[in-house]
Formats: sequence, C-alpha cells, structure tokens
Amino acid sequence: MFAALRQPLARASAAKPLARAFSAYTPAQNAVAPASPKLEYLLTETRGRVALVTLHRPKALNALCNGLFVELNQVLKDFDNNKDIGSIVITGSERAFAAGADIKEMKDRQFIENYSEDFLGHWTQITRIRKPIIAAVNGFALGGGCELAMMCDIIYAGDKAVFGQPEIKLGTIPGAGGTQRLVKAVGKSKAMEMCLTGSVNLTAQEAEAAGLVSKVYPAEQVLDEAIKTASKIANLSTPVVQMVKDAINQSFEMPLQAGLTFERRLFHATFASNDQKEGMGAFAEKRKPNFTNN
Ligand SMILES: CCCCCCC[C@H](O)CC(=O)SCCNC(=O)CCNC(=O)[C@H](O)C(C)(C)COP(=O)([O-])OP(=O)([O-])OC[C@H]1O[C@@H](n2cnc3c(N)ncnc32)[C@H](O)[C@@H]1OP(=O)([O-])[O-]
Repeated sequence: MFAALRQPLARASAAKPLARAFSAYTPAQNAVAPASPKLEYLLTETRGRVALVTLHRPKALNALCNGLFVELNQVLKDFDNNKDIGSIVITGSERAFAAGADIKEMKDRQFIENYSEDFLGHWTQITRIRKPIIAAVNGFALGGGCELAMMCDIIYAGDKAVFGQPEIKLGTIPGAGGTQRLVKAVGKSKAMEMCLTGSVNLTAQEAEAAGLVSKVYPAEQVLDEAIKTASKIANLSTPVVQMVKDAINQSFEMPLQAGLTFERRLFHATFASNDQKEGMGAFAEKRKPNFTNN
C-alpha cells in the first residue's frame, strides 16, 4: 500500500538549519512565491519540509475574496502533492488572520446564483488536503476567518487573537462551519452565544480554555512556534502522519464503533510500511529513527 510513496525523498531542503531559519524569519523579507509567480493574495515559502502560506491582503484585513481562495486552493494542492513537504502552516498578519469573507464582494449576490453556482462550495477544498495544516492566528479571526482556522488541524493563537462569528449582524449566518465545527470545538452554549449575538467573541485565552485553540503564545512568537511544531510533524513518517489525520477526522463523521474499527485497520496497515519497522527498530536499538516515508 505504500508503493506510491517508494520514490526516494529529496532531502536537500531538510538540510537547511531550521533553528537559524526560524530566528531570521520576517514575513515581508523572506516571503517568496514558488508555487506561482502570479500570486496576488498570498505569500508562500518553504522551511525545510514545512510550507508556509501567508494570507496577504493587508488593506482589507485579509478579507477572503474569491481570488484569494482560488490561489489558496491551488497552493495547498501543490504543497500536498510535493514529496519534499510534510506539513503546512497558514498565517495572516499581526492585525488579522482574516476578518471574514469579503462582504463588499458578496453583498449584491442573489439566492439563485448562490444556489446554482454552489457559492463558497470550492472554498472548503482545504479540508481535503491530506497533510497536516497548522493555523497560526494573530488578530481578528472573524466569520470565514474563524471558519478557515477551524478547517485547519491545529490552531495556535497569539495572545491578542480574537475569534468570532459576526455574520448575524450582517443579516446572514456562518456559511463554512461556524454553526457546525464551532459547536464541536467549544460546545453548544458558547457556539450559540457567539453565532446568535455576533458580538460575543472569544479571546485567545478563552479559545484555549474552550478547546478551540491548542496553545497561546505572545503574538510575535506564535508563527515560530507553529513552524516548530509543523517541522516536528513534517520529519515523522508522512504517510503515517496522514493516517493519523485521516483517523481523527473520521471521528467527526463515524459512530464510535466504526471509527474504532477504521483506526484499528490503519494501525494494522502501518505494519506494511518500512517506517513502522524503522520506528520500532530504532526504539529497541536505542537510536533515533530515520523515516523514509515508505
Ligand atoms: C474558509 C471558507 C470561508 C468561507 C466563508 C463563509 C461565509 C462566512 O461565514 C461569512 C462571513 O465571513 S461574513 C464576514 C464576517 N466578518 C465581519 O463581519 C467582520 C467585518 N469587519 C469588521 O467588523 C472590522 O473591519 C473589524 C472589527 C475586523 C476591524 O475594524 P477596524 O480595525 O476599524 O478596521 P476597518 O477600517 O473596519 O477595516 C479595514 C479595511 O478592511 C476592510 N474589511 C474588513 N473586514 C472586511 C470584510 N469582511 N470584507 C470586506 N472588507 C473588509 C474594511 O472595509 C476596511 O477597508 P476600507 O477600504 O479601508 O474601508
């Protein structure tokens, strides 16, 4: 089952000393766009086996317009298919991860065109990315911004981040998970309060206490911490990492017994990989494992 992953993995990019790369990081200086020279709304770069995608629409607080999502989908798909990449970090600016879907772009849309074109349907392609994605959130994560963070696998927040679903104040409702994923993350009462008022937001600390966010860091550290965690994940066995992501995501879709069976079968399947032999063998031999993603 790992046959498709048997090609030798290019290790050249992993040789870059990560500690030095992290400490030198400033988005404006280092960001490049290798996936496409024509990116308008994103900056992308790689750090060893970690891909970093920065939402970059500063004048509109990273409001999520259609063009931004077309680019985001393409870039994520490219990194997902790139064997030199093991995990992805998505971030925004210090002021805003994203202040929601672009209100000005959608305000005149009509029901029939929304329905027949499945408006926003393709915006959720991020949930089909198989490598882990960490959201490093500073500033506003409102509406679609909060929903985008929730589509990621792990959320780290800067200490001044704000999470909210203000759609009701615009005469609409959350359209990409605010009434669904948020409930699973923070429970019914908090989700109701946030979505029904549109003005009760969660601070980073409240979001951590509620379970929406894994960790809170000082704003200027959150991206480095996200990249460090992403790097740890990226240097494990990529196919086994993908199985973990798959199994945990199935827990949202399956009844418990079916989910447990799914997990057990994937656990069995890891024994078909060289990486399981390497990981357990290295433990027994008291050395570090060298995973080769096959
Ligand atoms: C993952 C898939 C996602 C799918 C999404 C599904 C649908 C989703 O559920 C629906 C939404 O998100 S509905 C949306 C839910 N979100 C909301 O309702 C939040 C709306 N935003 C706000 O309430 C305020 O901007 C803040 C309180 C965030 C900041 O206030 P502040 O510090 O006084 O800053 P400021 O001066 O106000 O903003 C600076 C510039 O940014 C501009 N801009 C900002 N957000 C924008 C947006 N969403 N749109 C367009 N533009 C937006 C703003 O107009 C201004 O531009 P200008 O050309 O200079 O005039």
